[in-house]
Amino acid sequence: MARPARKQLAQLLDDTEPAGSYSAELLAPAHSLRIEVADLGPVPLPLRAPQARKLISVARPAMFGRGEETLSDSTVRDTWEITPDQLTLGGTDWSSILGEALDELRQKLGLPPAMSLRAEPHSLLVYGKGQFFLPHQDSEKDDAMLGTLVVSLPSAHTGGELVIHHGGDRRTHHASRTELSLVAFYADCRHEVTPVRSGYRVTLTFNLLAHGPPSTNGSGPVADLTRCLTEHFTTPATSQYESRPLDPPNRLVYLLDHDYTQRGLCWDRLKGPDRNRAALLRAAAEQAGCEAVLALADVQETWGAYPVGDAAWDDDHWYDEEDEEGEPDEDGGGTDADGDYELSELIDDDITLTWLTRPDGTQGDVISLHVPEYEVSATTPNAHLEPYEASYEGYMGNYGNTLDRWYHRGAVVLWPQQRDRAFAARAEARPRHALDELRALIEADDTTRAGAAAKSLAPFWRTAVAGDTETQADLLESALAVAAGLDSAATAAMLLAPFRLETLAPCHADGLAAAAHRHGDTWAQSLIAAWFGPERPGKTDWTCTLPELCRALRAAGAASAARALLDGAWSLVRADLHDGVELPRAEIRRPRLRKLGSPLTWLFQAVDDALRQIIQRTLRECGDNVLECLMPALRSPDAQRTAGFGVIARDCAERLAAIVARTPRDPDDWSITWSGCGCDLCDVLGAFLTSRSRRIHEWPLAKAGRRHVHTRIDTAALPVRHETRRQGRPYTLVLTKTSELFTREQDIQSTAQSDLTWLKSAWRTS
Ligand SMILES: O=C(O)CCC(=O)C(=O)O
Ligand SMILES: [Fe+2]
Repeated sequence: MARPARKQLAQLLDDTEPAGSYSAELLAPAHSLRIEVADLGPVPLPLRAPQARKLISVARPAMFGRGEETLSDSTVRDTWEITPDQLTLGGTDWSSILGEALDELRQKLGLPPAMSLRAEPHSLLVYGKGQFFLPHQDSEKDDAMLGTLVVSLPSAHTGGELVIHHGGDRRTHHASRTELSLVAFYADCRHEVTPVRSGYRVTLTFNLLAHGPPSTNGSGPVADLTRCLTEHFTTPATSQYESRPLDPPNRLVYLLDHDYTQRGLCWDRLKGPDRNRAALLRAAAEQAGCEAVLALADVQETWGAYPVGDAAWDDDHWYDEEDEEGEPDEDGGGTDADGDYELSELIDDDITLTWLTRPDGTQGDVISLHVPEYEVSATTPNAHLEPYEASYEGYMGNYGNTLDRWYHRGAVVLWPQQRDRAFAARAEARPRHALDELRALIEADDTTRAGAAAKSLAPFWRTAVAGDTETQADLLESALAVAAGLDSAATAAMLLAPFRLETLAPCHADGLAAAAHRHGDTWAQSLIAAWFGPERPGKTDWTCTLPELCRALRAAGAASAARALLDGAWSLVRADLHDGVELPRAEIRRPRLRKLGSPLTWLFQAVDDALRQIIQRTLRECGDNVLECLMPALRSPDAQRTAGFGVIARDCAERLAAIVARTPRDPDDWSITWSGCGCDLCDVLGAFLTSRSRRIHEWPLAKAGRRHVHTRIDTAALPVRHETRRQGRPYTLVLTKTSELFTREQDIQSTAQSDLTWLKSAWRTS
C-alpha cells in the first residue's frame, strides 16, 4: 500500500531540514570583555581564586524558579549570584564582538539571517568547590525569549561542566582556562551544571531574545507538500483500530520538535528546524487552500519495556555521562535516553491538543482535543525527543512491563479552507466559537449557510460539548439561540441533545421557549425526552431549579416544555420512591427516602394542578414506608408554603391514625408474613415463618441450602436468627424468631403516634 500522504509530508520536511542545532558554542578572546562589579571594581581575566572569593563576598545564594515561585534550595541549585544591577559590562570592542558572536550563534542554531539575536544580562554566577545546578529548564521570562547564552569566564577549575540535553542527546561544555566560552541553547533544553571539583567556575548568563521579520514563504518543495496536503484531505482515512475506511480527515496535525510556552508560540519565533518546516507548511497550506495555525500538543506514549541490568540513576552520574550514550534507533527499539530500559514495541500513543492559536496568530485558546493517529504527522518520532516525564510500571496484565513517556510538542494544525470543512475543524476544537459564528450567520439572515455549517457539527458535537456543567452552561445559551434560528428541526435537536439536565437553569427558559416556538411542541417534547434518556443525571439534586425554570417557561409561553420537564422529573423521582419503599432494611431505606423529600417538594412547587393530583394519588397508593419520605418533607421549612402539601399532610394523618389503631400483636403470636422464591426450601421456611406457635426450627441442611436460606432471611431483614450447628452430616441450621418481631411493630406504632400528634398541631389535620 502507498505510504499515506501525511507520512510522505513528514519525510519531505526531513529532507529540507537546515543544519540547525539545539545548542552552539564558540570562543572569544578574554581581553574583549571588561567586567566591573559594584563595590569591587574591575574583574581581571583570567580569573584567580582570590578574585573569585571577592566576588562571593558581594554575591548572594542564587534562587531558582519553579512555576510561579522563586525558591532557594541548595539541594537543587548551589551557587553564588551577582545581579545585573551590580554589573557593568564593557570593553572597547565588546559590543561588536558580542554582535558578531550572536550572529554566528544564530546561524549555528538554524535561525534565518533576517533574524537578529540580542543578549540581555541575567546574572553573574560563581560556583565554588562542590557547587552545582541540577538539570532544569529556564523559564521564558519574555515573549521574545528564545533561549539562554552562558558566557564562561576563563578560570582554572575541574568539574563544573555545562551539560545540555535535547531529544535524547546531550552535549558537555568545558570552560576554557584562557578564553571566554560562549554557549547558546534553546529555552526548551534541559541543562545542568555538574559539581565543581576544584577551583572556581564563573559565568555570565544572558536571556537570548530574537527580533526580526516573520519568515513568510518557505523555499523548497512547497509543490510536493501541497500535493501531500491535497491528498491527505481527499483520501478516506484508515485507522489501525477500524477496518472500514473513514471519511477523509478534516485536519492534519504536524508535530514540531521543540516545546513552546503559550506566549512564546508564534510563527516568527519557532526554534531550530521547526522554523523552516512550519514556513514550508504554511506556504503549502496557502497553495492547497488550507488554514494553518499553531498549537501545543500533549503526547503520551506507552512502550513495552524492561530494565537493562541495574543501571539505575545514581550519585555518580555527574562524572560518567560520556559512558551513557543511549541512542534510540529508527523503529523506536534500543535503549531509552536514560539507558535504563530496553523498549520493545509501542503499545499505545495518545495526542491531545491543549492550546490553539487563532488563524490571525494573535491569541490562542485553551482546548482539549484528542487527535486520532490518522491525522498526525511528525518528522521526528517522539522516541527521538526527550520526554518531560517517564514512568515505569512493573508487570501490567496483558502487556508485561510498560514505560509511559510524556512529551510537550509544538504543532502546526492545518485544515481545508473549504467553508464547511474549515468550520467543522475549528468547531471541534472550539465549540464556543462555532456557536458564535453560527449566531452571526443567523443574525445576518444567512440561514442556508448556518444550516449547512451547523449540520457539519453532527459527527463530533456530542464529544465536543461533553464537558463539565460549567463548560456546558457557557454554551447552552448560544446553542439555544442558534437552534431557534435554524430552519431544520433535526439539526436544532442535534445541537441541543448533548446538553445535560443539570446545565439547564432558569436563565435558559427564554431560549428554550424560543426554540420550542420555532420547531413546535412535539419537537421540544422529544428533545426533553432525549435529556431524560440514558445520559440523564444519576441524582435528582438538579430538580431544585424546576420551580423557577417552569415558572419562567410558562411566562414565555412554553407551558408544554415545562410539562415535559416535570413529567420527566416526576418519573425519575417516582422510580426512586418505588425502589426506596421496597427496601427491607430500615437503615438503608430511611436515609434514601428522607433524601427524596427535597426533590418532591421542588416538584410540588413547580407542577400544575393536573400533575399535582397525579402525584398525590401515586403517593397515596404507596406502602406505609412512604411516610419516611413524606414526614421529613412536611417538616422542612418550605413545606407550609408548598401548594398541595396540605393534602399530603391530611393523607399522612389518615395513614398514621390507621397504624396507631392497629391491635397490637398477641404475645403468643409468632407468625411472620413472608413469601419466598417458590422453591422447596422456601416452602419449608415459609411454613415455619407463618406459624403462630413455632419459634425455633432445626433443619439438617447441606451448605448450598443453608446459604439460600441465609440469603432469604437477610435480604428480607426478617427478625430471625440463623446459626449453624456443626455436628453430624449435614450440619444443622437452627432458625430462631427473635423478640424484634414485637419491638419493631411497637416502635412503628409509637413513632406513628408522635408523628400524628405533631401533624395535628403543625398542620391542623383532624
Ligand atoms: O552557570 C551556568 O552555566 C548555567 C546557569 C543556569 O543554568 C541558569 O542560571 O539558569
Ligand atoms: Fe539555566
